[in-house]
Amino acid sequence: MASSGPYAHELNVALLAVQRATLLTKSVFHSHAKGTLSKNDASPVTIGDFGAQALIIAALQHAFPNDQIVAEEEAKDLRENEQLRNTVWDLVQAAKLSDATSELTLGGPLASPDAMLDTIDKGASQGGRAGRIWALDPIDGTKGFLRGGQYAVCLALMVDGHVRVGVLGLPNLPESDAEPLVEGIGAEQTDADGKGVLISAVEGQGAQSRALTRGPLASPHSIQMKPLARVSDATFCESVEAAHSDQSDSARIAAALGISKPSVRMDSQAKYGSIARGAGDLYLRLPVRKDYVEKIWDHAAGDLIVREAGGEVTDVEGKRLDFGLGRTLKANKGVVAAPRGVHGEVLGVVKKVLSEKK
Ligand SMILES: Nc1ncnc2c1ncn2[C@@H]1O[C@H](COP(=O)(O)O)[C@@H](OP(=O)(O)O)[C@H]1O
Ligand SMILES: [Mg+2]
Ligand SMILES: [Mg+2]
Ligand SMILES: [Mg+2]
Repeated sequence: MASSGPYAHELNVALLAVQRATLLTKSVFHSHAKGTLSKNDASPVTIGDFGAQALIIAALQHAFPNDQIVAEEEAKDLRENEQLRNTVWDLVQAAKLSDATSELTLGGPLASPDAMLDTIDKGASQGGRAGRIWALDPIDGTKGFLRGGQYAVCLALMVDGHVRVGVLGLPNLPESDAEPLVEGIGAEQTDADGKGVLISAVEGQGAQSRALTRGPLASPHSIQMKPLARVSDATFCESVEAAHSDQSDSARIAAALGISKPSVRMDSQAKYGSIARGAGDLYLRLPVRKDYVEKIWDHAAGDLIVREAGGEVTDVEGKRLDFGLGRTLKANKGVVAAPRGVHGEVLGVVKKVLSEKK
């Protein structure tokens, strides 16, 4: 059970909803064709994304019927494809937590395939700076998910434009915080049962990690970023996908910071989770295209988790990420996440290297 204090109930519901959805994505990874479709922007979506979105929104609507939800996916493709809809429906029905109290907290099963489609489409809020709004990425790093790499189920509660609660379901990260980072997932991390973590934070209350279980939530421990005496000792993380973050800019920035270790490339908000638990130190996301706007669901949970673990998160110009402007981070470009004590130094080099490019 989550502790008391502000947002204790929201955290508990978010943890259980992410736990249930993460287990669904694991079952897709192991036993199903992934039903991959290509979206308008040429990015992939799978039955795992649809199923996880349906389950999490159903839980939020049960527990917090008046809250708005900004979620990445929509049900259109499922409405047009009966076979795909039925596959997702089977998945969603099978994804029950073994702990009856937890299932009760989440409101039990969805009523029908049509209710499932309508539930998925409840994630269409336009967001904004007023009131309670959840940001949901049912599978972040879908390309990593398809490759057998890192991915994350991401949920955050924003109140009046500020992230107050963040939860990441990270089925392919090792349970131990200290395990060195590896590109993708290590050979021993074969997505077996019992692997994986739930990382979470509440504003002002620090960040925590716990093992991803099938039964009741495991007890958490608090996590912090690693103290970094010199930036040159840092391990930095970046996207696997070169289209998502400029890997030649990051190499120049690393060189200018005196960092000799190669970057660790991993998909998804596993990067935020990894630096927050001290398994890595820096996360750089450097714009490739001038016209790309980052989505709030790709950053909301990770931003809070890193800040609560002792880090600073800004864009490449040094501005805090502004989650109150709608579904996108339209006031920001890229991401620079680092321990608070060295963020200024890292940002200075990021600005210098990027300005020399112009
Ligand atoms: N051109 C681009 N630049 C930056 N991010 C992009 C991008 N195209 C897609 N993305 C986002 O990058 C996310 C994955 O991030 P990462 O590279 O850190 O794994 C994707 O999330 P989804 O996988 O949820 O669609 C998608 O929203
Ligand atoms: Mg996507
Ligand atoms: Mg995403
Ligand atoms: Mg996604």
